[in-house]
Amino acid sequence: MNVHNPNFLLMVEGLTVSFDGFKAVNDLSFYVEPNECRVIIGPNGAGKTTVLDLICGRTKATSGSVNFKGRELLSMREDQIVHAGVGRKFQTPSVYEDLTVFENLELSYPKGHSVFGALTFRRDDKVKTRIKEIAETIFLEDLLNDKAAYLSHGQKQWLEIGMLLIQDPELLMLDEPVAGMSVAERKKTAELLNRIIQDRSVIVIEHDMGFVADIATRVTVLHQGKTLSEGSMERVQNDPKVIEVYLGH
Ligand SMILES: Nc1ncnc2c1ncn2[C@@H]1O[C@H](COP(=O)(O)OP(=O)(O)OP(=O)(O)O)[C@@H](O)[C@H]1O
Repeated sequence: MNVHNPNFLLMVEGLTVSFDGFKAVNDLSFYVEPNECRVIIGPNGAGKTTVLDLICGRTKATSGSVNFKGRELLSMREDQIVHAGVGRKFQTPSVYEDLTVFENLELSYPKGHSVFGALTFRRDDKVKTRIKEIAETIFLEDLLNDKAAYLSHGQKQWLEIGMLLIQDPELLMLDEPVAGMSVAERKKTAELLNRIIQDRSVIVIEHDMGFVADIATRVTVLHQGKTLSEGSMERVQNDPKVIEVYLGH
């Protein structure tokens, strides 16, 4: 039986996955507070993406526990985990290129139970208002009627974040959201993340240390599937173990 500790939105404990005997994630524990932006950094192959795959149910864990608001995610299917309030964005944007920004957001609006007659109008109005709010948050309010195909790479990334935000997840997980973005787009993405953690927690995998400094509440450094160091950006940057792994001495 999982108990919800209100100090933490997410409690990862003893998380392990073994691929043919190789432990890509090895007895990993970490705790994410509400309204926290946790950044996971680490060398290639450290297990960062696999951690997100385990939390969202894409990869099945060998052992451990992932407790989200008192619910054990490891025994749930991917769609149940989304429904429980966990959104996940993968590295490459997957928006519908032939649809407009508005239509992409509309498609992602959570489908409720069937709605009839006059209620349909009220619901449509509510959906439109919500889409406009989200479009403002992701800097695309002036492009609602443009096809996604015409957006820049960065704008597509924002649109995909918007498609997750419209489902109002309490935990949002992003895999390298600023890869391929311009400096100006990176700054705006940091602004976006700092704004959205007012209402939720975010876990981000990132390599760009300037961006990490702009967004992180706390940083977890992963190495060989385990936590090498954890804490503020300043703390992990000055941790001799981290310096050793990154400089390879
Ligand atoms: N399905 C799988 N089967 C076998 N091995 C896997 C599988 N998924 C990941 N691995 C291995 O697990 C290790 C961790 O991979 P992962 O992609 O999580 O690392 P990462 O820290 O995200 O790396 P990068 O920064 O390069 O994206 C790697 O050695 C990878 O080859």
